[in-house]
Amino acid sequence: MTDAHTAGPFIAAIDQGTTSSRCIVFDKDGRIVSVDQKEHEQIFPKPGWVEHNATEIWNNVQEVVAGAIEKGGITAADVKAVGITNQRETTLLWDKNTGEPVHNAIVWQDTRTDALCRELGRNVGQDRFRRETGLPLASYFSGPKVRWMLDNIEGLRERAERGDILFGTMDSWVIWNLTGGVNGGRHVTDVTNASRTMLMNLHTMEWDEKIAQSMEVPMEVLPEIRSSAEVYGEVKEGVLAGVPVASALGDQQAALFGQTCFSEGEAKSTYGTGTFLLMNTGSKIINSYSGLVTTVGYKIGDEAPVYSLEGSIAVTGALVQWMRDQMGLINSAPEIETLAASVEDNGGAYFVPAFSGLFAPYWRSDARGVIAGLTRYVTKAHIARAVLEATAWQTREITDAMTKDSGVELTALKVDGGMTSNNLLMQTLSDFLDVPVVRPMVAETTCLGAAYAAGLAVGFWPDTDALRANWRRAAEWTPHMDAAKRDHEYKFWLKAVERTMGWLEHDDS
Ligand SMILES: Nc1ncnc2c1ncn2[C@@H]1O[C@H](COP(=O)(O)OP(=O)(O)O)[C@@H](O)[C@H]1O
Ligand SMILES: O=P(O)(O)OC[C@H](O)CO
Repeated sequence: MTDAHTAGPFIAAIDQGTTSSRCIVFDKDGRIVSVDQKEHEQIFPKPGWVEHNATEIWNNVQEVVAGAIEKGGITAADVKAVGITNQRETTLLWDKNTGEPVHNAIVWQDTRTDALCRELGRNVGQDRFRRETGLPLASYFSGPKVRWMLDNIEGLRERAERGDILFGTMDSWVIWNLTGGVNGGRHVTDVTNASRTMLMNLHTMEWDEKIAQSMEVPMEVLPEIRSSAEVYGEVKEGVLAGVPVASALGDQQAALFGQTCFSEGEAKSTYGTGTFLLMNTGSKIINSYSGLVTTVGYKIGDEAPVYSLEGSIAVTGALVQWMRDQMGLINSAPEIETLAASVEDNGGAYFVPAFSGLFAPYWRSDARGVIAGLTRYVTKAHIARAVLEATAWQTREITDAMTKDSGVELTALKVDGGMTSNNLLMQTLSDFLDVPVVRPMVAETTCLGAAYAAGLAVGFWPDTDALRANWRRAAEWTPHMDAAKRDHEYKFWLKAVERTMGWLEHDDS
């Protein structure tokens, strides 16, 4: 990977993601110098439960950092800062005296707190949480996951109230360990990650004591909330010893930053396991009435926070994985494009992948997946096409909601993530949204965003204008679809979505 012409200094970024951890080293032009990556185990103890082993993750993080530095042929002296980005909401509690997690991390996709969320809705009220935290009451977010651990692990609540237990999303876990762990590690998080816990007040950017009380989470466990771009401490040991840890952003916010969406109204959509479309709303906290999430986009040092509206889709790339691993209809993810391109259209089939219920804009945990419109005419190629169209239609629902909530008509969409290598999908997306879809040269926008924020914090880049100058277009798709055809098919998609709802009855989940 190392480019003979690439000279230091550099910024390193660690992306602790849902399926893997990776470390990427960037140069001043935002070009990739070296990469290392390692997957971790996905643990499914019961239907709907998803866990990660946080010790395995920390070991992997150390390994990929060492790997990227070695592959780049560089030393800590060449690295001016390290930035952190991470899968959001995934929740961990650990003992501050031993550094041992008290339980596996409960992953964002985990639905075990469904019943608890319904109970909180009845006792405290949906609106209360949305008003203060910007989030709908859903098992996706961290607060209910913390409560679940405190309620279900014997003696944990007493240990937490004594001050022996620390809570963190994966950014906090990685930063605490990097900066020394039991030997003085910094227990911090940034505003973007804190905004996904359901415990931070969006208006004050501080933990909301009353919300924490309703959630029965003791304040003692919570990390200090800091900005997304500032020095939290130094790496204590390993190949990066002495390097400042200078940024933290949830991965979707990091992608917004890496795509240089610094102006109000600019948006990006990241196509991975799930899809997350974020629009910069500047200093405005826009309350969503259309099923979006109001969240923090980023905060650079002492500057005012930048907010955003987010449409979160739980299953997009995961549906392609399902076609490969569970159905065996393709051998690799890219094969879905060849199969789908072998037919003209979806043959009348619509696939709504409500595998974990539906996130935005519906927030319905009672929904389950359906394939609608089946006849004997439909082949596996039509289903493959419906799979790709599902990602594009789900995005269309989000952009419609964005326009309603923000009043901003999207004029183009910046995209990134693993699924964007699929040309047919990108063309379909442009057709369904009726706007151009553009992909940047550096597709690793998540790591790039974390690197940019860390670089700003230590003066490696002077300002966001310098970062904008690094953004280069690699590909663009423009819409070609007849409007009447699009409207007709959208109607069928929405009908198929309706058929997923209410599949689970109250006691089934
Ligand atoms: N050519 C492709 N067509 C459709 N889906 C793809 C393609 N290549 C990868 N994917 C999907 O993209 C996802 C991986 O993208 P990535 O950005 O690495 O995700 P994550 O960061 O969530 O792990 C997988 O779910 C995979 O099924
Ligand atoms: O790790 P990813 O890329 O699947 O992203 C997960 C999101 O942060 C969940 O909110």
